[in-house]
Amino acid sequence: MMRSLLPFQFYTLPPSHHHHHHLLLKHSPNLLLSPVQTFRSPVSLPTPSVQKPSSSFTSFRRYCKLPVQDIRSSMQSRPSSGEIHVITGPMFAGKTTALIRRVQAEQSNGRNVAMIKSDKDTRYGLDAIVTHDGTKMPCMALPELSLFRERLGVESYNKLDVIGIDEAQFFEDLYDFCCNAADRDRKTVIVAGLDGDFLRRRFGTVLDIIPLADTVTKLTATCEFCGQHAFFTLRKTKETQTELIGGADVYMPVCRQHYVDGQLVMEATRIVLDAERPAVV
Ligand SMILES: Nc1ncnc2c1ncn2[C@@H]1O[C@H](COP(=O)(O)OP(=O)(O)O)[C@@H](O)[C@H]1O
Ligand SMILES: Cc1cn([C@H]2C[C@H](O)[C@@H](COP(=O)(O)O)O2)c(=O)[nH]c1=O
Ligand SMILES: [Zn+2]
Repeated sequence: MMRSLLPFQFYTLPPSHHHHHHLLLKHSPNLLLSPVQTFRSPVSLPTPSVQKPSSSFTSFRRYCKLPVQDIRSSMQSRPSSGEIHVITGPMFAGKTTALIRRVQAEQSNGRNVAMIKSDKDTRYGLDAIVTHDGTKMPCMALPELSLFRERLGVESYNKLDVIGIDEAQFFEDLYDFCCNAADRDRKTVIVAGLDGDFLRRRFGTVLDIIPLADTVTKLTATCEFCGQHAFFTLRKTKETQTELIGGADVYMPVCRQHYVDGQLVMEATRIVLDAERPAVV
C-alpha cells in the first residue's frame, strides 16, 4: 500500500555522512526515520522506527552522533534553495522595469545574473530587453527556454545565481524551466509576463507557474481614458489573433469600465469593417 507522503525536510549531513540522509517529518517532529537512501521521487517510505519523542537538535545529534555545529554549518554552507518570483499585469504596467530593477539589484549584491526574452519580441532588436521608457538591459533572445543552458554553456549556467525572464507569455516551456531552475538548480528565477491577452484570457502559461512561485506581483498601468488604475490591455486594431507584437500603436492599458466600453467599440468597429469588406469571390 502506497503510504501518503507527509511533507518532510531533508537535512543534508556533512560529506563524512553523505550516505545518510535523514528525513525529519515536519508533521511529526518527534519522528526520526531510520537512515534511508536519498529519495529522488516520492516513494513509499519504510515504516518509521519511532524514536524517543524529542523536538530538539539534541536528540537529532545523539541519534546521528554528530556535533550540532556540523549539522548547522552544513545547512548554512548549503546554497540557499531556489526561488521563483512572478511579475504580471497589463501592458505598460512596469513589468519589464521592475524585472530589470530586481535583476540589477541582485547583480549589485554580487550575484551572477542573466536575462532571457522571447525571440518573438522583435520590437527593439534581439540582444536587449527594453522598457516602454527605453531602459535597456542585455539579454539572450530564445524561441524556447530549454535552449538556454546549452546556448549559455553548462559551466556558465552552473555559476548563475539569478535568471530573469521577460515576455514570459511567449514561452511554452515556462513551467518546466522554472521548476528545474529553482527546485533542482537552486536558481532565483524572476519572471515578467502578461497574465491576460487582449480578451482578458490566460496568456501562455504565466498563470501555470503561480503555484510554483514564492511571490506574485500584479502591477497596474494608468487608464488612457480616465487616469484610473488600468488592469487590462485593450487592442486598438482589428486583428483577432492572440499573438500580435506591438506597443502603444496597437495596445492601450485601460480600467475595467473603459475596457468594457472599448471592447464594445472595437467589436462594433470590426463588424462594420467586416460588413464593408468586399465578399471574397
Ligand atoms: N498608459 C500608461 N500607463 C502606465 N505607464 C505607461 C503608459 N503609457 C506609457 N507608459 C510608460 O511605460 C512604462 C512601463 O514600461 P514597461 O516596464 O516596459 O511596462 P510593461 O513591461 O509592463 O509593458 C511606464 O514607466 C510609463 O513611463
Ligand atoms: C495584450 C497582448 C499583447 N501582445 C504582445 C504585445 C507585446 O509585444 C507583448 C507585451 O509586451 P509588454 O512587455 O507586456 O508591454 O505581447 C500579444 O501578442 N497579444 C495580446 O493579446
Ligand atoms: Zn478608465
